Amino acid sequence: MSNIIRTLMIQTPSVPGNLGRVATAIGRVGGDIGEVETVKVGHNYTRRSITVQVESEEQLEELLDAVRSLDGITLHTVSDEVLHAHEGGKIQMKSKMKIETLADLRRVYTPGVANVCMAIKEQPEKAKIYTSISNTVAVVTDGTAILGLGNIGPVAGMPVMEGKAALFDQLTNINAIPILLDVNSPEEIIQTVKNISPGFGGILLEDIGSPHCFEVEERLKKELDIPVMHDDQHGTAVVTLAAAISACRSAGVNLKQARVGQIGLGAAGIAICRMLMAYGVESVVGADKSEEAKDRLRSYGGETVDSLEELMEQSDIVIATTGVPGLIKKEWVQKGQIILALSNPKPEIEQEDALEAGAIYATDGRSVNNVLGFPGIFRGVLNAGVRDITHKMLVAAAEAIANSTKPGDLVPHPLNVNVHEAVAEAVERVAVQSDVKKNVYR
Ligand SMILES: NC(=O)C1=CN([C@@H]2O[C@H](COP(=O)(O)OP(=O)(O)OC[C@H]3O[C@@H](n4cnc5c(N)ncnc54)[C@H](O)[C@@H]3O)[C@@H](O)[C@H]2O)C=CC1
Ligand SMILES: CC(=O)C(=O)O
Ligand SMILES: [Mg+2]
Repeated sequence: MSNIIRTLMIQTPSVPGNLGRVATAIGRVGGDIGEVETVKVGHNYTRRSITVQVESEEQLEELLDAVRSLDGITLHTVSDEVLHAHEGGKIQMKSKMKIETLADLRRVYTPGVANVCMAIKEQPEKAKIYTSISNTVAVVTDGTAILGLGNIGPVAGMPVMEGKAALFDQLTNINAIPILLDVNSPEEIIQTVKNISPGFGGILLEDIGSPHCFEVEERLKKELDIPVMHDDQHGTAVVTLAAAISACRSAGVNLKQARVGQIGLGAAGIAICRMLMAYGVESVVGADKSEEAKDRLRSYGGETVDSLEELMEQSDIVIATTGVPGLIKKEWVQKGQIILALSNPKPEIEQEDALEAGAIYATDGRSVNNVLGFPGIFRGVLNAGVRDITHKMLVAAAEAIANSTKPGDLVPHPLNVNVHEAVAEAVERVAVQSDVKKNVYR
């Protein structure tokens, strides 16, 4: 499986209809058109850069041949903008201070810094004031469940971690530092994270596979005095609950009385079921190819079924987080169903296919994505200075997202900073009212 994005520089005669011919040629071979930018409008010809997405190298070749074969149209270049944008990585550590004179040097570094160290030694709470710790989150992975790509190792997962760090910075002004772990056993992960925790105000666990992710998160939440959250579990559950609330509002369905079917009971799936059940959804049914995963859902009070078709037949809302593209067949979709196929980079069913098959709402993991949750959730708990992220805070985050969603949409735009502010405020409000302890500096 692959997901290839390329940018084509295409020249067409400046006569109406030619862009349409290009779009038709791309569409015929199953290419998905993204951005279209007009680079130059000449008297005789127009040049545009068109971003396309395909699933394989073969499909890309077919697409390029289709464009090249169009009369009067020239394909100038084909570039991989995504790879290019990643050259040198996506994040960097920058000094907030200019260090230009010897006086600056002595203030920032030695000997001046020694007094600051001693002030913190005397009163550890002062680390909040005199260091960046309380605004810094570790994004920790062992590389075992990178998106739906599987166990590809922590280094191959680094672009995802850098992406999360870049989003933390841009959306909520939090410093996030990727931490790649070359260990997989829960005990080793727990000990390593505990050992590095003094430098962080929070820990975001990312793309750590199931079932070991459950023990890792549970233990770290208990044993650390800073907030810890496994994003694939709770970040995803928050945004999924928000999408379910919005879909039900628009469809006039009572979410609590709806039957929800969850396909894939790994990190994301189990957390989504737990979140929905705790929210009051009475009927949650799950399916997974692993018996252990189904046992886990039953242990939380959910029902399970063995066949995906059966689950699809029974459910008003279907959510899928298996990492398996195309797993849901069009013929399984029921009229009026709400379908959230959340696997990345490719969903279990494409939105258009689900809608064509009769779903009233359908979306994928690009839209219903934990990016709408994790930045604001951490901003909220860091602002409140609490040591835990509770279920109540997560529900408040989901409601803030649902309340920021335009009628008819399932979720808001992920880059709307007002949404992240609303999530942060909601989480902070619950955090300061709760009896969760303030975090303690050692
Ligand atoms: N949209 C979003 O914000 C998010 C999407 N995801 C996506 O969800 C997917 C799963 O992620 P995790 O839960 O972290 O992984 P995971 O590895 O913990 O869970 C995957 C589960 O799916 C099950 N599964 C795999 N193939 C199956 C099949 N054919 N039928 C039934 N069950 C099957 C596995 O047994 C496992 O329990 C990934 O593609 C990931 O990209 C995860 C987190 C956030
Ligand atoms: C979005 C995300 O965290 C995932 O697909 O794993
Ligand atoms: Mg993830």
